[in-house]
Amino acid sequence: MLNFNIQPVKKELAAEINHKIDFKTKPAGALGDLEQIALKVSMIQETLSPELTKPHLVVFAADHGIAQSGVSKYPQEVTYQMVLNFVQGGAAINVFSRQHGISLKVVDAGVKGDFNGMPAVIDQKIAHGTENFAEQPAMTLEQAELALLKGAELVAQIAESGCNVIGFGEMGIANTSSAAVIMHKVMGIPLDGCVGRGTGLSDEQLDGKIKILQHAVEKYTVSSPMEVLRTFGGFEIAQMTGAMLKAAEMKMIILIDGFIATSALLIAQALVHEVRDYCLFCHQSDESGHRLMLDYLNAQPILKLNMRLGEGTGAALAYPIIQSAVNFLNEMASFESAGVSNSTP
Ligand SMILES: Cc1cc2ncn([C@H]3O[C@H](COP(=O)(O)O)[C@@H](O)[C@H]3O)c2cc1C
Ligand SMILES: O=C(O)c1cccnc1
Repeated sequence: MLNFNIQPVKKELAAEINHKIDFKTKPAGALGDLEQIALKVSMIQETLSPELTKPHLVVFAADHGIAQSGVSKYPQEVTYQMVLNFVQGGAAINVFSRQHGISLKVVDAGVKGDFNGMPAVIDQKIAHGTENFAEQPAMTLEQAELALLKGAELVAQIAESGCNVIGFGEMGIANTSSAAVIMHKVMGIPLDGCVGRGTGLSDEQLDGKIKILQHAVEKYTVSSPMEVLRTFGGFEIAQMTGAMLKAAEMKMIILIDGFIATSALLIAQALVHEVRDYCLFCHQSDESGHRLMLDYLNAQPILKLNMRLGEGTGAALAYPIIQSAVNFLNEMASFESAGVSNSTP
């Protein structure tokens, strides 16, 4: 099993950073959540003058055997087609990444079709999709471990290029089913509170999805995070988990997107608790279980735009807000330097 050496974020600098924030030329607390974001980024980077360099977003794509049980509104082929769309620049995540100067990388973590050496698709394929966990475990333990490793190695490589802020997105038809079951197993709450409409199931279809997943879950008695991941996960979820753990080990700022990315974090946190310290929660998804996941993680999302897309879109949209938080801390005048009197702090 891979070992990740993640240091807890040190709290020692917090008083000094808060002093810097409080002495900016504004009423105390007036920059609201931006102040919390600035504090967090500063603590992760252990500096009073944080910097965001070479932001990246990595989209991991993979197919899911459970799609064959009819749990998604869309056919499995859409995963492959969307990867082509990502490399052609036409998906929502392309638009938002371009807009905010974020480098986008697209990874084949286990899509059913082949991309035949297309240079824009990073080949980290574990297999041509997972098995259907309604019948057998989605993957072997070896495959799950290899997926963690591949996700981690890619992040190490990206960090070497000078990146210190990284978000993760995913594409994989039926992956809200994997994410919901992971949530159920890790958080220990009833499955029906974890399962949502995904790509837009009707009430009747949602009932069917819950029944299929309930039946599948009853087949197994797994509890360790790696067993949960390999039994119900997907190759993109597993690679995101490894990627998050590596990013935390390298003290990068991790941008957490929606329901599926957060399910990867649930596994990552169960493996190494300190990974949570490095995360900024970018958007609360409309997928019904996401609010409960965020509560479990004691997380405040930066945005709530009623999106339910994934791909890392929430992370890309929150990025300029995080930039603004860093910029106010670095560029605003302070009462101390501006000669303006300040009675509050
Ligand atoms: C065209 C299209 C683009 C997407 N981009 C992200 N997803 C999202 O929807 C899927 C999960 O929902 P479910 O579990 O219901 O299949 C994932 O691929 C997710 O990233 C998409 C889905 C579709 C159809
Ligand atoms: O929040 C997400 O990540 C999400 C929700 C629904 C469908 N796809 C992704």
